[in-house]
Amino acid sequence: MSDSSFASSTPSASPTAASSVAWQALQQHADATRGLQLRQAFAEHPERFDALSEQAAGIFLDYSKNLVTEDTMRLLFSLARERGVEARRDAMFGGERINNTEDRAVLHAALRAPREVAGATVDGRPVGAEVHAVLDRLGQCAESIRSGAWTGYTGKAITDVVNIGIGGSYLGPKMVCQALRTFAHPRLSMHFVSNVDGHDLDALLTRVNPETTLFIIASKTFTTQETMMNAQSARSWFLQHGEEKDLAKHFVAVSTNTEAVTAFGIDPANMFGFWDWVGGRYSVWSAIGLPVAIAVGADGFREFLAGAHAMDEHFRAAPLERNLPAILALIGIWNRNFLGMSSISIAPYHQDLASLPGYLQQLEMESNGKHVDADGKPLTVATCPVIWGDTGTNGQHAYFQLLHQGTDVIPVDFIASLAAAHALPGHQEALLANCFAQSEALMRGKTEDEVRAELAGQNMSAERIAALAPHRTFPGNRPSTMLLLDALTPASLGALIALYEHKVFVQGVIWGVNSFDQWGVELGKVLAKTIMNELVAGPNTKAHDASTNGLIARARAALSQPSN
Ligand SMILES: O=P(O)(O)OC[C@H]1O[C@H](O)[C@H](O)[C@@H](O)[C@@H]1O
Repeated sequence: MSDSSFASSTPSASPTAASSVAWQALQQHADATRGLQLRQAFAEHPERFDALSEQAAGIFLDYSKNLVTEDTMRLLFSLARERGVEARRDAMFGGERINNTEDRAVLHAALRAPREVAGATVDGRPVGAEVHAVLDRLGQCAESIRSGAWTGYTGKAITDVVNIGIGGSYLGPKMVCQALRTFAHPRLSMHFVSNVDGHDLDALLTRVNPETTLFIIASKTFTTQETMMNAQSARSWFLQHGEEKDLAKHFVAVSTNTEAVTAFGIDPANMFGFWDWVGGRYSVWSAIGLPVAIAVGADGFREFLAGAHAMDEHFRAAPLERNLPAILALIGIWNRNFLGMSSISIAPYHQDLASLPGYLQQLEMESNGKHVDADGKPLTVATCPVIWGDTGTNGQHAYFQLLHQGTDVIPVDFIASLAAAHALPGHQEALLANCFAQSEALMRGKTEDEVRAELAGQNMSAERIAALAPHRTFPGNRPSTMLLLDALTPASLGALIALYEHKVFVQGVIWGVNSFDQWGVELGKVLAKTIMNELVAGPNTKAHDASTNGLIARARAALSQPSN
């Protein structure tokens, strides 16, 4: 189907989330269960952990420390069914143009389907052969860089790979390369330049050798201002050392836009393509993953894809009640829409997952940060919460204070790997102990009676106890979810990312938004072009407000100083 709208491809779905029978039932249920105390729920139901945990594709999900009962979950699963999640999921995997505002299919899952699987079609055309042809070329390129067969203009092997890209052409490859650091080739250093701020590229260029540096210009559109400017500057820098004829050994491109790549001066033989049915924030599985393939090798990259594929298969086949992405999504809906929580903290207890919160910010907030539904009607329910976070245990010494005792209740996704990839004694035990302790502390809290008894045991005066007790009391009953990997590997990381992708999808369907466009980033881009011209050519004061005019004037004065 070519012009499907959200409504037409989900005939059984309720017209809006809020008008669905299940939504209304959930609202009543929320009112009736407001007093739910997790401590008590655990004490009264020893089976709670088994009942509210699930496992698939190498990921164990414990959602028992959320403010839900089995009845809550039943109602949430009904909501997902009433909103047509299953039909919508099948439409996505079936290659329907569910991205209605851009009239595109959404087939990032096809990028990770193995060769032998028949795979998806777009407009009746199978895409698997093209996907695997690019993947094969990508693998060959990565292996020749790794082996040293690919040499720079003076015949030396590549030592530094610089990915120039932003948004989805940056966050995914950077996060994955960092996460799979222990699997990476020892000779190769991976770098990621994204910001139009020249300090980003400048800081790198002072450290790398043009003879042994390969630049990957990664941009789906090949028009993004930041990437094009950084690419031009990198090219000019290179040409201060090498010659035009050497560019092919030092610049490759990943894009859907062959024309623009050629115009930039990159030989199409050095270009890896992908397709408009791959959204930027879903593109790490495509040729945008080239840095990953270079770092961990073609086989490692395929294992990463295979892990995601295992999650895809689980998402497609498992009943909602046992379906990890559906469960994670529904817990999020419950917290956001029925308990009024407006942010989620992501706490990876693994230093190599330090970039995961930033990656998930784009995945979730760019996908579901919408104020109208897929048909353009204003939404009557809240959509994507704010996603933020940092690694544990670091966050514990920074903002966990607010998580434990602040006035906002913020659910936490804890993510940990059971096995460590280092041999330093005691560290992994300390890390996991902290991770589990934080989720326990958020749930249990500490009552005033407990605090008073503890302080009395320390021979404190009654007066001092009375003064301190409120400060040392923890409200508790604060929800969190635990995701455990056996180990952080290419496959488990692939499954983890795919889990979050499908979570975002399920939430988008329930809210009724198009999770695959991002019009909200356009206005600022357009205004920046105007202001950029004015910073150079002089202001058009009629075009702006007094604040913007004032700022432009100050910047022009500074930029015209001789040092600039
Ligand atoms: O890959 P590109 O076409 O350069 O796009 C890079 C990024 O910029 C855009 O503004 C979008 O917000 C992102 O979704 C996208 O990933």
